[in-house]
Parts: sequence; structure tokens; C-alpha cells
Amino acid sequence: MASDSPLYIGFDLSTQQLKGLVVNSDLKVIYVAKFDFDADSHGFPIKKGVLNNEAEHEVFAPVALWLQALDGVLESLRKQGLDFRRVKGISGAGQQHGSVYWGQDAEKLLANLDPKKSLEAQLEGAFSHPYSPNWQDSSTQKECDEFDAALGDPEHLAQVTGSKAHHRFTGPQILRFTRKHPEVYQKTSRISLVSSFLASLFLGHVAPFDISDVCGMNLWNIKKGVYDDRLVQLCSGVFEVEELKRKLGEVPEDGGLHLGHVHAYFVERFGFSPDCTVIPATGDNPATILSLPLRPSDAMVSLGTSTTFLMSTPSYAPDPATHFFNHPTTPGLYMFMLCYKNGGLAREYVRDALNESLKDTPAQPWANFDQVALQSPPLGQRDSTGPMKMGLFFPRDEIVPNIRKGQWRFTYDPSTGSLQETTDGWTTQDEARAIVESQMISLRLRSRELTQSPGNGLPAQPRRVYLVGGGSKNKAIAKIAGEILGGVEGVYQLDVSDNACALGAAYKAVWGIERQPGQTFESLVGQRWNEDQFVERIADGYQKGVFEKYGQAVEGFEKMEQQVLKQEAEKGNSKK
Ligand SMILES: Nc1ncnc2c1ncn2[C@@H]1O[C@H](COP(=O)(O)OP(=O)(O)O)[C@@H](O)[C@H]1O
Ligand SMILES: O=C(CO)[C@@H](O)[C@H](O)COP(=O)(O)O
Repeated sequence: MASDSPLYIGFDLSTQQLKGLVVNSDLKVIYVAKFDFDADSHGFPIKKGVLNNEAEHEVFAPVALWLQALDGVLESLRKQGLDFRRVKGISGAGQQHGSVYWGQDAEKLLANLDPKKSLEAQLEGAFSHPYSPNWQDSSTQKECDEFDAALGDPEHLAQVTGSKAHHRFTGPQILRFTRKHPEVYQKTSRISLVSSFLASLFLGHVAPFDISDVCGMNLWNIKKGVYDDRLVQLCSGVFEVEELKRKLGEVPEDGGLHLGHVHAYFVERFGFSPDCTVIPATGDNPATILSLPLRPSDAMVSLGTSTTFLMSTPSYAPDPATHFFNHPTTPGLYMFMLCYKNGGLAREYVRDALNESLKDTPAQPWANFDQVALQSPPLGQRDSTGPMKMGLFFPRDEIVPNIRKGQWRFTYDPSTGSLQETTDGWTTQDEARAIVESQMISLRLRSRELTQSPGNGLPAQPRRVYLVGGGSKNKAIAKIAGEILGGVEGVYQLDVSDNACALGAAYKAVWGIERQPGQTFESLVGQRWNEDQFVERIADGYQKGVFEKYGQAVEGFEKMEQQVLKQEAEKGNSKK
């Protein structure tokens, strides 16, 4: 490619880091830069990217941290030699649901950015509130009850907005904000999602919400394509509805819309071309499904801080147990999602306990975990008729199912259906395989209605399972995922799988700028996709016998969850 050919940047503002990834028009990755919040930031007492107020179940992140991170990532790209003049388009992905509260001076400060100063040095005064509620927050039970009741019940709320009320969803979070910080709410000029906050920085004015990410608020009527008045009324609390509508702003339908050119700040400070265009940034999960030409029969599992299970589908079949969002680029398609709080960090707890019990922390901290997980038989069964070990491992309150934090261990006998809560026979070593199995069985249980038989008498399962996110480089997890989820063509990893989300955002920018009139994202990416270079088959998917054994385990797992939920409700510990 010519040395002046166009380049595109995708940013990923996730829980634990900001990444910037540069691709060319052929979708090839040219540069990657990363700013790890815990390791690379200074001045913020954060842990794993966030702060906690345990007493109120609040989890939140300092917005100024993200400004510092953006300064850092752009500097890193400059040091790597990126010629910013070649960058024709920018898009991004933000951790979903988080909200940023802009103050009265926001537009003025954004418009007058001084290229001699860092973003952090000049934008701290732009916010009415210094923190953004994080998706791990669970402080909004009262507000969730009100949202679910507003349209009758959780089923109706899910039908209209794609999801029942969830603690982390932005509508319940804003309602709680109006109650906890009424004066600050009044002084708030605009509210952004993390995705639109990112786009706002590049534009130099507050950007609109993205058509997919807006579905993570419990405010947007997906079928009608408008805010639901009853929900916006509820969300505005004691304040004027129109005032909240002004703070939220309009939502353009086109995910490839040209929002405007980058602000002069970026031209002068980094050498961007003045015609570099900002394309709407979306949520990190919607961006992840844009990292490859995903077919409706494929499944993606994102093993990040959260575990998410993603599918692209033409059918809108909302249910209180799952999520539907507008597809980020393609009208008529939807994104199906399951989201677990206890993903990467929960696996890390088991990994650390195992290393401790073995009195061995290897240079590759996952080495023991992987070895033990692979040596352990499926479901800890000593022989094919022995009891199956299964458990729930939730160091944080969980979303799926909605339950307080805790650990529960069981044995299940599939021949009699008998289930026993017991730690007898369980060792720390059993937990490495058991936690991966627990996470994967839960995904299989909840996605089975969406999968179909691939033919030849095979059971319903995905065509391919794509693993992405930080945990996807773990081959032991990939092997167990294939045994449980199936995947008639196998389990695949993207070449840059722990950057899938930034990659999807970069592809969104390519599509936004280079698409022909009416050309869909799938058509553009499909034409330029290089299967041999971009994906690798890393594990077998469907394996006759073991898939069916895990099918029996799914039945036991469902029973186990119901029993734990019932016990917790009886103890008065139920979160809902
Ligand atoms: N080799 C590995 N095996 C298993 N998990 C890993 C491995 N490397 C990283 N991880 C997990 O990846 C997680 C971070 O994933 P990432 O997608 O980068 O995060 P984010 O949620 O911030 O987007 C960490 O919590 C870590 O547990
Ligand atoms: O809450 C959700 C999705 O509903 C999370 O998936 C967040 O979007 C953050 O994800 P990661 O930081 O794990 O990428």
C-alpha cells in the first residue's frame, strides 16, 4: 500500500484499559497502543480500573483517568511512528452503560481546547460530576423495581427496550443520580455514554448517543426507534421531562454517520489531517461483533473483565433473562447478548488460590491453572457414572442469575437427577476446570434456543464459536469451551483477539468513510476479509459424547441455580 494510503483508528475504552488500534483499508492492523489503568495511570487510587463504595454497592471510575489515558495512547501511537495525517476516520467503543455528566462549561471547554496542554490538564472542569458509574455497580435495586413496574412487569420492559431493568443500565443509574445528587443533576448540561464521551473528545463538542449503545439504558423503544416517554418521565425523577430529553439529546439512526471533523486540537497537537472524520463510537460489545463478518449461526464469547456471549440475529425475541440491542451498523439486524460480572476476575481468584495452594506462582501465572484444568476429567467425574461436580463462583454480585456474591458447590447424579450441596470431595484443584465449566454451561443453557442443528442429525449448536478478549489467548479455556458449547466448524480466535473490540471500532470507521451508497457493513468487511490471515482455529468444537454429557450437566446446572436462588430468597438474600 502507498505510504500515504488511508488509515483508520478504533479506540476501546474498557474497564481496565484504553486501547487504540490503527488499520488500513484492507483491514490489516498497523499499530496498537494500550494504556493500562492500574499500571500506567498516576494520581487515581483505582483497582482494576475502578473505585468502590461497598456500603452502597457503588462501582465507579474517575472520568479524568480516561482523559489521561487518551493523552497516553495518542502519545504512544506518535512514538510508534504513526503519521496522523493519513488517518481518515476515527471511531470507538466504550464499556457499556456508564454515564458521564457534563457541566455548564463543557461545550466551551471542548470547543477551546489548547493544543499546548494535555486533555486532562484542561478538561477536568468540564464535568459536573467527576465519576462515571461503572457497569459493575449494583446500587440501583429500588430504581430497577420502578423501571420494571413502569411498563407493568420485566417482560414488558424487555419487549420495549430489549432488556428488563438492570442495576448497571443507564436509566436506573440516572434516576438514582437525580436522587443522590439533585443539585449536580440540575447543573448537568448533557449526559454522555462512555462511547459518546469518547467521540465528544475528538469532535470538540458533545456527540449524540449511538443507535446500538442507546439500547443499554432501559430508555429506548427499539421497535419504534424513539425514547419511551413513560420511561424518560420515570427517569427524570422530580425534574422536568424536557430537561432530561435535552440532556440526553438526539440519536441518529446511521451507525456510519459522519459526525464531523476532528477538532483543531488534534490537528495541531498530533498532526491529524483537518478532514479526518469522527464516526459514532458504539458500546464495547456491539463493537466486538464488528470485528469479523459474523453470521447469524456463529457465536462470540468475549472473555474480558465481564464474560459476554454475543450473536447477530435478524430476530427480535427479547426475554427478561437476556439482552437485545440494535445492531451497531445494520438496520434489521439485532445483537443478542448475555453478560456476566464474574468473568476474568472470578477466574483470576481461582487461579491465585491454586497457585497459592501449590506454593508456586509461575512466570506465566495461568500455567498451573491451565495444566490442572486440562488434567481434570469433565465435571470432575472419576468414572462415567460417578457424580458430576458443579458450582457457582461469584466473587461479585452476579447479573445472570441475579444473585449476591458467594460460592456454592454441588454434586449431581444425572442418572437419578439427584442434586446435593456439598464440598465433600472438592479440592482447590477441582475448581480450575469447574469455574470454566460453570461459565460455559451457563452460556449454553441460556443460548440454546437461538442455536439450530447444522444438519446431518447433529444437535443444535453454533456453526463457529469465536473467542475474543483477554482470556481468549488461553488454550485450556478454548478447549473446554469447545467441549461444552460445540461449534460444528470449531473454536476460533481472531489474530488480534484481545483487541477485537478496538478492531471492530476501527472497521466501523473504515465502513463509515469508504462504504458505497447503501453498502452494508457485512458486504464491505466480507469483501475485504482475509480468512487465512485474520482467524485461527484453536480448538475442536463439537465432539460426540462429551457434548451430550455436558447436555446432561446443563439440566443439573439449571436445577442447581434454581435451588441456590430459592435458598437465597428464603434467607432474605435475594437481590430481586
Ligand atoms: N492467559 C490468560 N488466561 C486467562 N485469562 C487471561 C489471560 N490473559 C488475560 N486474561 C484475562 O483477561 C482479562 C482482561 O481482558 P480484556 O478483554 O483485556 O479486558 P476489558 O474487560 O478491560 O476489555 C483479565 O481480567 C484477565 O483475567
Ligand atoms: O455491562 C456490560 C455489558 O452489558 C459489560 O460487558 C461492559 O460493556 C464492560 O465490558 P468489559 O470491560 O468486560 O469489556
